[in-house]
Amino acid sequence: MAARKLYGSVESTTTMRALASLFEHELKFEFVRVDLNAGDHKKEPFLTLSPFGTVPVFQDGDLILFESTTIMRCISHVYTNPRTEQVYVDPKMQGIAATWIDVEDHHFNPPASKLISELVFKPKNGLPTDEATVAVEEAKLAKVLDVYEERLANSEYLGGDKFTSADLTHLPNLYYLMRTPAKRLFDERPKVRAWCAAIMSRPAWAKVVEMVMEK
Ligand SMILES: N[C@@H](CCC(=O)N[C@@H](CS)C(=O)NCC(=O)O)C(=O)O
Repeated sequence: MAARKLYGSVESTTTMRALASLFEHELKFEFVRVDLNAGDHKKEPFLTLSPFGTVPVFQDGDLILFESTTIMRCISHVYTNPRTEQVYVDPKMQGIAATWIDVEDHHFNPPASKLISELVFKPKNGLPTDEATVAVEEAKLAKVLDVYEERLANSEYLGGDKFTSADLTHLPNLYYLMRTPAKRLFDERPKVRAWCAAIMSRPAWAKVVEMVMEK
C-alpha cells in the first residue's frame, strides 16, 4: 500500500489540480476514488481526512492536507527537485507567483466555474443553460483575460519566466472551458491563446486528461 495517496473524483476540477501537480513532480501515489454521487465524501472515514467533506485530500504518511491549492503549493515546495521545480527560491519572485495563484482563486475561478456549471454540467444533467448568467459571467471573464493578456505580454508565464503552480492552477477550468463557446474569449487574445496552448500541452496534464477520459 502506497504511503502517498490522493483521494478524489477525477471529474472534479479541484482533484484535477492536485493530480496535475503530482504528475508534474513525477511522484508515485495511489489514487483513491471517492464516490461523490454516493455521498461518500460526507461520511466517515472520509470526514476524518476532510472535515468539510470536500475532495481532494492528499496524504503522505502523517501529512494530511485538504484544499486543492494548498496541496498544489505544498507539493511544489516539499517535493521539488531541479528538474521539476515549479517554485522560485527568491522570496520576491515567490510573492509574484503566489499573487497569480490567488488571482486564479479570486478573479478567474468565480466566472469560470459559473460558466462551466452553465455550459458543461447543466447540459450534461439535462438541465437548461441560463443564457443571461452566461452573458454576465463571460463579460466578467473577458475583463480578467484582458489583465492576463497584458501580463503575458511582459512575462512568458503568469508567475514569471517559467511554468509554476500559478499556471498549473488554471488547467482544470481551462480543460472544461475549452469545450464551450467561451473558448473564443481565450482565442481572441493572442498571448492568452499561446499560454493556454503551452500549458495544456504539458505531458503531466495529458496524464490527467487521460484519467478523466477513462473515468
Ligand atoms: N476550496 C476547496 C473546494 C473543494 C470542493 O468544493 N470540491 C468539490 C469538488 S470540485 C467537492 O468536494 N464537492 C462536494 C461537496 O462540496 O459536497 C478546494 O480547492 O479543495
